[in-house]
This record gives sequence, structure tokens and C-alpha cells, in this order.
Amino acid sequence: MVNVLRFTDVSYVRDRRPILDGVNWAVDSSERWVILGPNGAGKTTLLKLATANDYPTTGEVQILDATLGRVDVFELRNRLGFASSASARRIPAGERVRDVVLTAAYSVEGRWNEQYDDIDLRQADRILAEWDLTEFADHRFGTLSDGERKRAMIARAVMTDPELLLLDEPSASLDLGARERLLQMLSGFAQSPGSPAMVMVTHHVEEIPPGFTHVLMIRDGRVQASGEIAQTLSAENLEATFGMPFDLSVSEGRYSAVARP
Ligand SMILES: Nc1ncnc2c1ncn2[C@@H]1O[C@H](COP(=O)(O)OP(=O)(O)OP(=O)(O)O)[C@@H](O)[C@H]1O
Repeated sequence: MVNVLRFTDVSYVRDRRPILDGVNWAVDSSERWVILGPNGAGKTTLLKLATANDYPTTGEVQILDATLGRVDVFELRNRLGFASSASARRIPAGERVRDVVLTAAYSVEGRWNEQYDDIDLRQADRILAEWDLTEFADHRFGTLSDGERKRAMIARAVMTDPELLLLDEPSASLDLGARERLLQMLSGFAQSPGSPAMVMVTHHVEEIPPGFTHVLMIRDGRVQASGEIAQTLSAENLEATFGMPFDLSVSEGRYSAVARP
């Protein structure tokens, strides 16, 4: 077992305001983490640091075997998979879905005149099938539904066999059916042998895929609780994180929370 991510006393300050404050957190290669917290808690900022897209104001961020600030971030980012709605916005609308996935192997966002190896083409088609996108392989990215687009971005993120996969709100804005379908896929992927360590940001306990093992609960840039989901995801910690009391229930690995009257 080896740490793929380690935050030590990390703070991130903007306009003299601590957006992250004294964060200590370690992710092991065998773990699948959910980051849970309200709007503005600092979740996306945490992912920005974890994907080597920004630097902490104080403290240390270690990603894989490197320390931020002492490493070529471009090389490091090639070993990470990352999907978010911001990364989806950078994909040209006219790009074919197969190319959205394929171009990840060449770290570009639009196909130009690259010559792709057969091995990459086969890998892209295998991943498209795995994320239920085969029928959309020749469709334009801009014509996809929200759910198809989210799956395409995850497929792109796993194309390079990353050592750490980070997903920012993969099921936000999906309808019930699309959300459930995606959660089943994420759950299967999280539990499949050879899958990478994972970190997924969400606002909702209902969106935690079974097979995820740990939760980091964050509010106002501070960690409220962190550890194994079964022990850490409690009504008390939800109240500390979201600032109101909840009834929490779990059934077959799925959580649900409603405000206590
Ligand atoms: N570069 C910046 N300069 C100033 N304020 C920032 C900066 N980056 C983030 N913030 C602020 O820090 C807070 C945390 O932002 P962040 O996007 O990390 O939260 P979040 O938990 O992802 O929120 P949401 O769930 O709404 O997406 C917000 O109040 C945001 O406005």
C-alpha cells in the first residue's frame, strides 16, 4: 500500500481569506474517496491542488511520488485522470466522441492530424464500450446529452490508465435514470481489479457509489471528518458539515439523508 496523495497542513489563501485551512489528508492506492461538503466548502480547490493545477499557500501537497513545487507538473498530470464540467467545456463541440477519448493519449483536446497507433485505437474502443458509449463513438461531442457527456469525459480520463482518477461532481445535473446508470458504472469501475485510486467530489450522500471506501467531509475549508465511510459518514458528521440536522439511512451500500424535522 502506498500513498498516491498526501496533504500536510495545507492552506490556500486568496484575498486574505483561507479557502483551505490546515488540511491533512492521505489517499492510499487501494482507496476510493468521496469528498463531501456544501457549496463553497473548498472541494474544487482541493481538487485543483490534487491535480497539480495550483499550489498551496502553505503546507505540502504530494501527488504520486512527487511534491508540488519541485516537479514538472506537465509530466505529473499525464499520470492523473481528471474529469469535471470545466474540462468538458474545453472540448470542441465538433469533436467526435471516439477522438475525445483517443486524444487523451496525446494530451490534446482537439484532433488535428495526429497519427494514432492501433493499440490506442483499440484501447479507446474498449473504453467506449466499458462506459456504454459505443453507439455514440462517431457522434459529435456537442450533440451528446449531459449523461453521455459525463461518461465521455470519464472515458477520456481513464484512457491513459491513470494512477489516480479524480472526478468533480460526475453526477451533477443528471436525471434520475442517468444518475443511477452512472453510479452503477462508477461502482463497478471502483471495484474492478486494476482500477486506479479514486477521488470523487459530490454534494449528496445519495451519489456515493457502493465500492467507495473513504469520505472526507469539508466545510469552510476545514476538514470536519475523514476516514472509512462506514464509520465516518454519520448524522453527527453530516450536521457538522452541512450545518443542519439530518436523518441518515443506508441500504445495500446506498446512503440517503433527509433534514430532521
Ligand atoms: N482564486 C480564488 N480567489 C478568490 N476566491 C476563491 C478562489 N478560488 C475559490 N475561491 C472561493 O473559495 C470558496 C471555495 O470554492 P470552491 O470552488 O473550492 O468550493 P466548492 O466546495 O467546490 O463549491 P461548489 O460545491 O459550490 O462547487 C468559494 O467561496 C470561492 O468563491
